[in-house]
Amino acid sequence: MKIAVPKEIKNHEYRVALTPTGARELVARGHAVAVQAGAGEGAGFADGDYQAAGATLNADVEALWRDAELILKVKEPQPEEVARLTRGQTLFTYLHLAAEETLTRGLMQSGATCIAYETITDRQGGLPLLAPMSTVAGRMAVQAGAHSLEKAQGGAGVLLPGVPGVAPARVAVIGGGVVGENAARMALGLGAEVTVLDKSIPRLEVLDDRYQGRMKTVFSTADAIDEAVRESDLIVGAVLIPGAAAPKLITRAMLAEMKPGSVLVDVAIDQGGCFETSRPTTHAEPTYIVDGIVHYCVANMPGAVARTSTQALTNATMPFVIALADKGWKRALAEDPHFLAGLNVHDGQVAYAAVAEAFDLSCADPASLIG
Ligand SMILES: NC(=O)C1=CN([C@@H]2O[C@H](COP(=O)(O)OP(=O)(O)OC[C@H]3O[C@@H](n4cnc5c(N)ncnc54)[C@H](O)[C@@H]3O)[C@@H](O)[C@H]2O)C=CC1
Ligand SMILES: CC(=O)C(=O)O
Ligand SMILES: [Mg+2]
Repeated sequence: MKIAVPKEIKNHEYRVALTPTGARELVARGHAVAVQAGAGEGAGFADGDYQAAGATLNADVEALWRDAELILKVKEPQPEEVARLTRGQTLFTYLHLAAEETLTRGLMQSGATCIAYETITDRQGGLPLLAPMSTVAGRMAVQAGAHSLEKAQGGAGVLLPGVPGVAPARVAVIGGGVVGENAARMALGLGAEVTVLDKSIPRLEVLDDRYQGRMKTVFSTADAIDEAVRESDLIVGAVLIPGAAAPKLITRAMLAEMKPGSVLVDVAIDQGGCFETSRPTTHAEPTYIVDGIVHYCVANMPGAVARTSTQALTNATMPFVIALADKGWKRALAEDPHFLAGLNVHDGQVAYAAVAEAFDLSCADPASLIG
């Protein structure tokens, strides 16, 4: 199969969808891998490393896309990339479509088959291609929050661990999944007082057991969120309803209840964000202030630690990439219902219910598309 790996073009996105190690595996299986010149640079992989792995380099981005059967990316395609996609091609990347109507319609118009990393499932009920980046983003969320609490960033001037004689900061994490657990773990490690809110009792049980009561676990209700809003110095938004737009759990009116200079880190921003006042920001300008509250809403947080993230992401994507390349999308998805859950758009139709619902579109039955 002809496989293309373009250089990512989103703001400060330094990850790449395939490492030279991955390229070598695909080439060994008889596939032709074309990598855009410079694609791996930001993650520390030189063009020569890809050539040594048997990939070809292509500096002509239009030709790279045109000649490909399978396109591997990290972030959702930007408008100029959507324009390059054509019917018959398969795109494998993060898509987050429920937050992006224009992108959804653009992908439908392209006629291409678009498979999203973030909706692929596993036997344990997890999201195996979202989890590695959620681990990174969860860990980064507390770094970003701690920095945002500094006065120079508009924060209240609070140090997360406090010092002897001065109480530590209070951190609330809404959503105790992969992002939430990793954020809570970092905040605990820094000495903050940590509360995790989740709607899933089994998930709260896991956290309670794993951390032996060192973090408070609270069932997520409107009252519990009100309390977190009043008491926290830093709130991390980490909820997810797979594939769907995030619920707005903190409204603008609630910001008035927060301590001035408190910080909201909305990791769920890639699904539209879970705070009413969230809007996507970039690593170039990660924060803004609304009603005295600092907001950090970077939609591609792991891109900033591209070396770690690229390795973690490609470790997880590689078996799926190999299946797509060896079998073609239809057979690869037909043989694995968890992989089939990644199908979001095919030949002009949305094939993921939560995305169709978000935009009032009809939804094709994915099983009927692979028959
Ligand atoms: N901004 C960025 O760079 C990145 C963003 N993300 C995003 O972070 C979000 C969280 O991802 P994961 O932790 O992997 O998901 P997950 O599925 O592991 O965890 C989500 C948790 O939210 C809980 N939840 C759902 N509704 C809730 C509510 N109303 N109140 C409290 N909890 C609620 C669920 O029970 C679940 O435990 C996703 O939107 C994901 O796309 C992930 C990686 C990078
Ligand atoms: C999950 C995601 O959107 C990211 O890693 O950028
Ligand atoms: Mg995004």
